[in-house]
Amino acid sequence: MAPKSAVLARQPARTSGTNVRRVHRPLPADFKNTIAAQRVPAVISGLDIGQAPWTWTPSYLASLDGVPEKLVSVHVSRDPKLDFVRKNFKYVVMPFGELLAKVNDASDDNFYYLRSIGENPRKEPAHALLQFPSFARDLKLPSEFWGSEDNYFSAVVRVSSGDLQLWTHYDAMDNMLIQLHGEKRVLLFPPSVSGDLYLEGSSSVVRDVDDHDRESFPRFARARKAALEVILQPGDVLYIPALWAHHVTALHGPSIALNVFFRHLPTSGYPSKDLYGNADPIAAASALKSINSAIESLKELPLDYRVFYAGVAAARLESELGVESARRALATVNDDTPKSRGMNSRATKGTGVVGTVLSALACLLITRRASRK
Ligand SMILES: O=C(O)CCC(=O)C(=O)O
Ligand SMILES: [Fe+2]
Repeated sequence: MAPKSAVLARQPARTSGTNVRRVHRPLPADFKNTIAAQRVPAVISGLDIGQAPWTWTPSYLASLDGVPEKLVSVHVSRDPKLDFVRKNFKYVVMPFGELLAKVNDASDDNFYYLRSIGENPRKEPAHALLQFPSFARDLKLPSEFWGSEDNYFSAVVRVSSGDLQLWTHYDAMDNMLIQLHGEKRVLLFPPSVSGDLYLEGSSSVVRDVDDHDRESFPRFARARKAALEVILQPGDVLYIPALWAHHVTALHGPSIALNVFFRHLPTSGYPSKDLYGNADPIAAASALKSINSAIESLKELPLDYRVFYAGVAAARLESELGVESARRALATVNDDTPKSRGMNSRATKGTGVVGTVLSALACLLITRRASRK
């Protein structure tokens, strides 16, 4: 592997502007009735979340009481494109202070990514403000936007080396991603292109979102065209509705963020054992299980039979679940965002039964795997 400086020189971050709606200090009720109700991402700016967007440099965090010595489990890789499916990283446990020094050191040849986990990681999700009480000195969570405290699920600290890319994945909870230091590019894929993301569990197998392998992943181009893009700066809060898959690149230098996962569905709709906010809702997991068993049954038949029955099943899914009309509605909502006019309507317009069969088959191949994102 080439030294980090050479890797970076060959892989400049590509950005093409931003087409995610920005709202400045919305009233919580307005946010709930418009953006959250439409299920579209938005950047909320100007919120009073404390001093953290000004103070939280890596060296400042390392000076806080109880932070530098706390052990954290870090993704470490020589490759800036972290890839969950091919596992091109290892987990290394190190003191938080050491991680903060490493992401600040441009001569370090490794790339580091922390996604903090629970105090008892097999039993509970991360609660960053309880685990790092000194964070509360500078950071106030915008809890007015998740309705009630009962909707809160977890709070996760994210620290990243400059230029590191986090693989495309979806989460099952709604999310407020609070950028606190450095800049970050986030690509957001609407739920309507789930069948074009080549998901394995909650992660996409498409490694390079800017120059993907077109032969292996022919449908990904459609997803990439439909993706929204935003550059986050300190103080920005990105609302990511559940099931909007995302891909994140730290730009220009290290990044520090904290995100809060919160429930959109009633609590009873989620499995009780979810550590990372990415376990599918109970009804969805059960549907995917039935589909896996449908696949096993259809595999007993010759190809023309499989195609026929997959077509019948896909058409039934479309009509009974209102998928086609929902796609049209989503396309209309997405078309409201600047620069996305035409793009999303083209990308999300009905793909017909063939497209649906492909999407359904892609869904059929989904296997849930517990993964950290
Ligand atoms: O910002 C990051 O590093 C990743 C964000 C993310 O995946 C999330 O908040 O769910
Ligand atoms: Fe995520």
